[in-house]
Amino acid sequence: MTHTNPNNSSALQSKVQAALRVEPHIDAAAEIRRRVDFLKQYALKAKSKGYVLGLSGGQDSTLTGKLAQLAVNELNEEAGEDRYQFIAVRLPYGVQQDEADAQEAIRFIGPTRVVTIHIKAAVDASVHEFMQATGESLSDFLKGNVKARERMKAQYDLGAHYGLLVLGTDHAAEAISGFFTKFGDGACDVAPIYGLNKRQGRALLKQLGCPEALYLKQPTADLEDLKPGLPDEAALGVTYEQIDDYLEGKPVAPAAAAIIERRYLATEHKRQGPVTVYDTWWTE
Ligand SMILES: Nc1ncnc2c1ncn2[C@@H]1O[C@H](COP(=O)(O)OP(=O)(O)OC[C@H]2O[C@@H]([n+]3cccc(C(=O)O)c3)[C@H](O)[C@@H]2O)[C@@H](O)[C@H]1O
Ligand SMILES: Nc1ncnc2c1ncn2[C@@H]1O[C@H](COP(=O)(O)OP(=O)(O)OP(=O)(O)O)[C@@H](O)[C@H]1O
Ligand SMILES: [Mg+2]
Repeated sequence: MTHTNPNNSSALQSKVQAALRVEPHIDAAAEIRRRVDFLKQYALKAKSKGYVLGLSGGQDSTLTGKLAQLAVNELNEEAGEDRYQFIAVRLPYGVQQDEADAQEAIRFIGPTRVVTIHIKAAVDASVHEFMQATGESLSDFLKGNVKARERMKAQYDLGAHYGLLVLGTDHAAEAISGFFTKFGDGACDVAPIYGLNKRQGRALLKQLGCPEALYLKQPTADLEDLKPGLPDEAALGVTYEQIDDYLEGKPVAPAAAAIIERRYLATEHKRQGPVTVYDTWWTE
């Protein structure tokens, strides 16, 4: 028996799909061209010298980084000199279990420059000062958000110092559940893969000739000391296949649709700017 989501044609599913800009069918080559052109045009308009992004070895930063490097290469060719750069920054907390994937992503992208900033000392200092000040310990989960915000700070330091804009990896399959740290990995200047779902991101990487292992690997936020490499799908309680289907307007099992919709509605504050007296979205 096929279980279909009673909401699959619901107003909410259509509203989410439209709000997050998901197209059920894409042409991978055309999407790559469009997003590389966007990165080129925006760098020129902002008078920026290029882009910086944290590379984890995961799918999203591999795709975003590759698009950025392609944009920078074309800008340099058109300028007739090496005026623009893409800095890929490694931001490990201690030793990263999938460091080999990060190195493979770097080989695939060929960044202008690779920098490593270790975040452990800063994160541990923050957590320690919190305990000194309050007499209480931050949970392992909240410490995960400290890591994401420390990574954000390091990328903004590099961006400000070298005249680069900070890239983010937000996309529809992440935005829908608010599965990012507010003002951590959620903070950026430009979000080149916005509007794509997870399988569309994979299709772009395949088109770009990325090693299969990098786009078939299990997505992980990898933020918790006590749950290293925790798959996003285990944390979310739904699979990316289900999220992607939902975003493409396809039928989804009712239990999965309910989880997705509950998360979407609870995290609207993460997809908006800070709430002000002029906002009404929270009253709806
Ligand atoms: N209604 C509301 N209106 C306005 N603001 C509201 C609010 N409710 C909470 N907030 C604020 O938001 C804060 C909670 O948001 P936040 O700090 O983001 O924390 P939170 O959403 O609780 O946690 C972040 C989640 O994203 C996941 N994550 C993070 C980073 C990367 C990735 C990845 O996939 O790579 C995943 C992480 O595993 C965790 O499940 C609250 O402390 C409060 O300040
Ligand atoms: N260890 C790390 N080193 C550098 N950047 C990181 C690291 N961990 C996370 N980031 C940054 O935070 C972003 C959010 O992480 P997220 O897990 O959503 O993406 P990803 O790791 O690129 O892909 P995936 O979702 O497939 O794991 C990354 O895209 C990257 O820019
Ligand atoms: Mg990851």
